Amino acid sequence: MYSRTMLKVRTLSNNLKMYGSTSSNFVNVSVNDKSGVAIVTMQREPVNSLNLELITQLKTALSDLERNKCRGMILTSASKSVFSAGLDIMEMYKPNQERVRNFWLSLQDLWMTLYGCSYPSVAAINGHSPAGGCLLSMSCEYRIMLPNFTIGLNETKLGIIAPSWFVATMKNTIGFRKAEMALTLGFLFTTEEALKVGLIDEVASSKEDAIAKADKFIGQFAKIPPQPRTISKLMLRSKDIETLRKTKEQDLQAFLQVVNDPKTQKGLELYLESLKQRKA
Ligand SMILES: CCCCCC/C=C\CC(=O)SCCNC(=O)CCNC(=O)[C@H](O)C(C)(C)COP(=O)(O)OP(=O)(O)OC[C@H]1O[C@@H](n2cnc3c(N)ncnc32)[C@H](O)[C@@H]1OP(=O)(O)O
Repeated sequence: MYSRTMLKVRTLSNNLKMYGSTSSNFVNVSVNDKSGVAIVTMQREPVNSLNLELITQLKTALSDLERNKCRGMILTSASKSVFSAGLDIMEMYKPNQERVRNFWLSLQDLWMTLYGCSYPSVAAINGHSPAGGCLLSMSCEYRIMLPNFTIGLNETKLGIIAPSWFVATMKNTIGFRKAEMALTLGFLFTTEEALKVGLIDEVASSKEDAIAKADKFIGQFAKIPPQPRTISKLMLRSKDIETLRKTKEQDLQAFLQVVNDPKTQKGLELYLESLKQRKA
């Protein structure tokens, strides 16, 4: 039912050409010919960590869907156990200054595009979804998750601070009190805990079930005129989007200052080592 050909994702934006990246395709878009609903699949093995190229390709895919007036979008992962491991730590560890700057600006752009898209958006969370993975999920309008995985903004546990727009997105999703608890603890919720706290909306038994539930959620909007729908959504979301739009440069400078701090670099180094040691 989902054809892979209706929408072409441009894999090489000017940014990527500038950095001489390969033309690997980290995002697949397939559109259901009947319903007009798109499935956007992240496919950067092994854990869909968000590097510059994946971020740029996601942003391009979402903007293309906007231009093509898609009826709804389901964001999911090609992995069987990870939705997204969040930001690619390698982008922040001993970074090239021009690339890390572009990385952060692209992430800001992706968030503003996803959070403010006019079409209904659903995250089919078919694996772990920490940090930046949680941000992507929360930026959608509805979340369906498979059992036995974890989701949350765990930044404080890594000794870093989630940016204000990550915090705003969580506050808007689960409310002030629960967001405060979750953010200060760097809490990773199990699927069951996430459902209880309202971080996700439904639990699905399989990826297919999650997609079916997502289709059903999006189907509810078939009888709602699109313009009032979008305006209502943006009445709730545009304040935070505008705040970031106006403070993009300040937010970038704050990120660059933190990322270039030797203490942050040491912390990232230790965290990378700990990730590798988990295997040993
Ligand atoms: C510095 C300024 C900060 C500004 C604010 C930043 C805001 C947001 C920050 C983030 O998003 S930071 C990223 C936070 N992410 C995490 O803490 C998740 C870390 N990963 C995991 O917990 C696990 O990998 C997993 C997602 C639960 C999956 O576990 P699994 O057992 O399936 O896979 P692994 O063996 O652990 O990993 C495979 C492979 O991938 C590497 N890797 C994992 N996560 C990342 C990552 N986020 N970035 C880069 N690389 C990652 C991991 O080291 C393994 O590598 P190899 O050993 O195979 O080389």
